[in-house]
Amino acid sequence: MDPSDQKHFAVVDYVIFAVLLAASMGIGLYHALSGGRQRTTQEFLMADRSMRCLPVSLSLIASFQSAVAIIGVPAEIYTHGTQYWFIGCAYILGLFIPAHVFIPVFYRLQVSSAYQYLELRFSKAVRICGTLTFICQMVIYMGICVYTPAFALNAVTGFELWGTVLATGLVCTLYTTMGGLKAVIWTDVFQTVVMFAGQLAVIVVGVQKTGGVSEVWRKVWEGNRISGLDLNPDPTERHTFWTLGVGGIFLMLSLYGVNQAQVQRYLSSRTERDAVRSCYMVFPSLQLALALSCVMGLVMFARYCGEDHSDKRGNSSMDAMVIYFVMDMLQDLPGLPGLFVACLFSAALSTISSAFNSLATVTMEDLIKPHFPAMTEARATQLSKALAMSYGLLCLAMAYLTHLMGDSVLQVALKIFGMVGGPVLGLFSLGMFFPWANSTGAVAGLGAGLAVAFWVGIGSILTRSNTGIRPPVPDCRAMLLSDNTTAAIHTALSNVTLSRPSGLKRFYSLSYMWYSAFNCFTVILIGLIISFLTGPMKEEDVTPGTVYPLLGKLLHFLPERLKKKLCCVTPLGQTLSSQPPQHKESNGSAFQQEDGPSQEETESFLPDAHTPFVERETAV
Ligand SMILES: CC(C)(CO)[C@@H](O)C(=O)NCCC(=O)O
Ligand code: NA
Repeated sequence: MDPSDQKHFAVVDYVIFAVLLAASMGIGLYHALSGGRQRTTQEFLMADRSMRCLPVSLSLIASFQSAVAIIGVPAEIYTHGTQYWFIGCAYILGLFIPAHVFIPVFYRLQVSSAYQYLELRFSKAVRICGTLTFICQMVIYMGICVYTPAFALNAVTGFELWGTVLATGLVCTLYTTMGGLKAVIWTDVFQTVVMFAGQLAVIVVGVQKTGGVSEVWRKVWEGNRISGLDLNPDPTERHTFWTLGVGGIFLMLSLYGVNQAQVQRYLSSRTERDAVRSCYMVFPSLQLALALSCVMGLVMFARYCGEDHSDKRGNSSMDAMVIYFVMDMLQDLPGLPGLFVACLFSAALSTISSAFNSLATVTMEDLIKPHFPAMTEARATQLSKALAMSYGLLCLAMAYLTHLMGDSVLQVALKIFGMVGGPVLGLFSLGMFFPWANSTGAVAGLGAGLAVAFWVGIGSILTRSNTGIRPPVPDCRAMLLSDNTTAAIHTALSNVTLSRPSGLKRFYSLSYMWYSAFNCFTVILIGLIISFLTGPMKEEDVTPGTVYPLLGKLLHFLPERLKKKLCCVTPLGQTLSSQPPQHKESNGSAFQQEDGPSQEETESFLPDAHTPFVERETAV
């Protein structure tokens, strides 16, 4: 970008940005000094299990809504049209299923880490594999989250890139380490509001400057940016209703169903009902977040189509272009550029803080505590704080790795969710819905799932760079370029459509929106095959409460006797009343382990009258 075209901030903009950082630190400090003063892991990692549903729901949105979405979604809409908006359809089942399947299972087992479930259902080995996979996923993702806003701002405003990365990482590490999960959740609330305010400001000013709503609509309509429902069943088509609306459900399940960052929030709720309600409340806010970022992309298109800005856009990425647009709109309105910067960093901070805290939790609960059963609570809390801090520093290192990659940040983030989160979703699904799955099957399934995921994921990167296919240039931009360039682009594009990939290449060109679903099913399939080969689990060997009676629930309306015959549901109350609930698999009793739930917590495993959940399916 031409340096003379760089946008500048006024003092008030810096002040607003500083206020955001100071307020976040303040909330951290407040929670460090109030309540139980973060002296127990129960408070530091689980917020004393006392949260109400409003803060939890805002925090749930904030976890996976980072600057990546704020910048990436408008860039996507600007370049490819509104097709991406159909991902909103996936939010329905993507939140309903976590609310009614995953939350009840995790909440009733009273676990602290989602991976504790894996030990109750399978074995220690499966738990450790799950934890390590999660750590990899979040560490890579965190790097992208810190890097994205810093990079985009640097490209347009000359904000010092590494200074910004360092400031974000350090502020976030500090308040997360001081105030624990309570501080993370309450800063999320504040930051989510700032995030919405910033996006709204850009849209309102942008629409005004472009000549009103009808003018924006006319331009995006004529520029062909309003996409109809694309029902093309081809799984290699990047964005269609099927990839977004159906593939997206699995993406949502991996994030909102089994990701520790979210499970931890459900578990920090006062009651199970609060947890379910907060999951429901995510739906309207997530739709709002999606709508705001899509509309922002449309306004941006209306603004630039028909005007020659190609010299300014130069070779810089579409992501930086979004920031350019924002600064172009807001720079003569004092304070608003600062508000948008605060919006970007709010989005980033709220995601990174969730990542730090959840990473500290799993490292503590799943990797350290089981080996040091005698550790005092004070020592464990100290260690958790040290862990939150070390992940903060690791995150800075990961930001540097992201710096070395390229590609659209949105696509990179969603690919990682699919490649690493998809197999984890498969692992949990295998445990919850398939009583026959055993521990060997689970480990083999996860391994196979990850292997296939990386095979396809890396294959797609390598084949893309070989053929040199680039994302299509927006129509209006092509019109502005000189005739021979336009001709060159047309030839390039028609070559792309003419040569359909075949064989392995076709396999590699699977839409990234299918990654979660595809990898999840690989894990389940391989997991079941290996389980049946090595001797499936028997109903009475499965820890009560770890299997969700899916078929029984789906056929809920049938009379009890018929249901029992058809889908083999044994009401568990009868089988259990005669025996204590015990994990009877040969590798030891889950309830007698050092880090297992305490005696009173164990009560929750016992079936009670209003827990239909304890019915299970028996092997057919
Ligand atoms: C994960 C979804 C699809 C839904 O929450 C959306 O927030 C998104 O596209 N996130 C991208 C990743 C990020 O913003 O960091
Ligand atoms: Na966020």
